[in-house]
Amino acid sequence: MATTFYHIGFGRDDLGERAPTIALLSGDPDRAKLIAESYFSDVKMLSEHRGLNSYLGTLPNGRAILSCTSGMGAPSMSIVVNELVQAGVRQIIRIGTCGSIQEHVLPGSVVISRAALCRQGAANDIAPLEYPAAADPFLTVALAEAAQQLGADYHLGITASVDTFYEGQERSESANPHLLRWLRGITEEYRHLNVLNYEMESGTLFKMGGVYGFAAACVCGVIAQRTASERVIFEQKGVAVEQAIKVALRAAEFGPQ
Ligand SMILES: O=P(O)(O)O[C@H]1O[C@H](CO)[C@@H](O)[C@H]1O
Ligand SMILES: O=c1cc[nH]c(=O)[nH]1
Repeated sequence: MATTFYHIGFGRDDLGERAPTIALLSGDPDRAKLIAESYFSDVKMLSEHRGLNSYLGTLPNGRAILSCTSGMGAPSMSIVVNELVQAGVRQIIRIGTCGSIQEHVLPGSVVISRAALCRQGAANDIAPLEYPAAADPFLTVALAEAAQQLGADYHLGITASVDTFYEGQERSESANPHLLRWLRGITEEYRHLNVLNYEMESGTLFKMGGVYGFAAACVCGVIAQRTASERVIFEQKGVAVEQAIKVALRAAEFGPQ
């Protein structure tokens, strides 16, 4: 009997004879759609159930590929990734957005995560706290090589992957008037620990890769500069996301298969 996975809204049987083994995973459903419509050929919409938009397509070299949506945060991402792996996916590249916490990591650039400081509750349901949140080395090198070949402004390093956009990333300009004491000063502490950026999915994704046995990697466009302000810099978002997409697509095409 054909299985349609409950959340992603499709199953192996929807993927055809040359079922893809790689998925590009965006937090934002519009990004997943844009990637498929702008960069894939033979695009097929698989599902837009719950806003978890997923598309099947082909890269210029003929490789079958998925562009899927994780939603925001590790709990939603973990559900999508679990079902994608059940559907046969063996490589996942997260294409995200992030906030820089280093002076030299500028808005518009991209960060490729080689590992994550994982401060995420969902990850604790999957592996012990001390389990490494390490990206797949081969896919990560492929991202770095792609960035270099494209002449992208990129940084390779450690990402802080946390559960909340406001409190967890030490934002005080929010509805919450009381930032917990243990979070006050945490961004500066991470800066001194050579963490490059904040985002909200890679840590759990990397642990899932280790436990489930798939290759996980992450490239994020920088859309906030937390050394200067808490705000998202909309003027830099287009270029940041475009660079991240192009880097991921090149790695998917020319990296490990
Ligand atoms: O742009 P996406 O992929 O959603 O990634 C980042 O943006 C969201 C927060 O604004 C979080 O999901 C964070 O990880
Ligand atoms: O500052 C930011 C920007 C995007 N995504 C995040 O998680 N943080």
